[in-house]
Amino acid sequence: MTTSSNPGFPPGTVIKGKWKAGRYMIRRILGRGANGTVYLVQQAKDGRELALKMGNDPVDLQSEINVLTSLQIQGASASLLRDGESYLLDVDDFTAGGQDIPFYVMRYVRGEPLHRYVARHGSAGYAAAGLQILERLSELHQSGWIFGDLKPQNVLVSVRGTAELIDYGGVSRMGRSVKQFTEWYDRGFWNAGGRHADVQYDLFAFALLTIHVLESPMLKHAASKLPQLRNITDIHAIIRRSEKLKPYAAWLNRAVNGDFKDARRAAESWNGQVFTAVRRRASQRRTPRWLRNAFAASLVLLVGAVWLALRP
Ligand SMILES: Nc1ncnc2c1ncn2[C@@H]1O[C@H](COP(=O)(O)OP(=O)(O)OP(=O)(O)O)[C@@H](O)[C@H]1O
Repeated sequence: MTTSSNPGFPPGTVIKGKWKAGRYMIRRILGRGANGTVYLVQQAKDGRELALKMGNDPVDLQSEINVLTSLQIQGASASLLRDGESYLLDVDDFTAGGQDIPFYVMRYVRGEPLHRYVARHGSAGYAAAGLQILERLSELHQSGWIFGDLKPQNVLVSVRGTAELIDYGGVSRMGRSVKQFTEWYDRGFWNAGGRHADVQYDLFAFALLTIHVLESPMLKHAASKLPQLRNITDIHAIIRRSEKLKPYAAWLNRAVNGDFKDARRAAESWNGQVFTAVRRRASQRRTPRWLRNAFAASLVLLVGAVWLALRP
């Protein structure tokens, strides 16, 4: 079995499904997490690139597969479909060293993790990607599921700026307990509410994700406090003090307080307020004030010079 303590399977290894005989050649490791290793593979029958996940724990992997299967049966989330094709493409076991290793194959999402994308594209890039993340969450919520473990590594953004959620291991039924979370984005970590799977849990996580990718040092500092001292006022203080978060401030305060009724309304508000404010700010930034003033002054001089030249 591939665990975090061993290097996994090398490129060139052919993973052959025991029951359905699908064949996939490993090209490279795409990433590894607490739950498993994800490989970029090439499907033997048509050379197509796909992502294949082997779990560290078969029970956890099976629960992830169950969630994906339910979502697909429900026709749940549009984010799981591309051109009508499912996200989950194959589920099988691979026999290696006398052991059966469960795996599943999914669509390969081309893109870079959100934090890296934002490092290159700034606040304007984030505002656009953020809107899509909210739309993906809204689709999931409408089908009765909560994403749960929202974090920068679980959002991949393509070169065209399309944001997709990956890693459905934390997806929980609405009303149940959140089964997987990451501290900084977790409502419980900030003593700001429980870990029950509700719409506001995901929106809180999304707000903290926003603060993290745009204002990481302040969040890091607040998160280092003793658990009993961490609270929602720390988050509001960051939102108030941060220059970078200014266009997002009103939206973030509402999300942190759990004031949005649902993700659709949160997305509409993002589209109406945040998106517009960030774009306005970006266009102002592109033309610095000194340059605008200098342009106005030179225009006045030019008009004066023309007037002098044409004077009878
Ligand atoms: N469908 C995919 N397409 C492209 N890359 C992927 C895909 N699924 C996963 N990855 C890559 O593999 C990494 C690990 O995958 P995943 O998040 O599913 O593992 P995990 O063990 O559940 O992680 P975690 O510890 O964060 O829960 C991701 O961060 C991502 O870089």
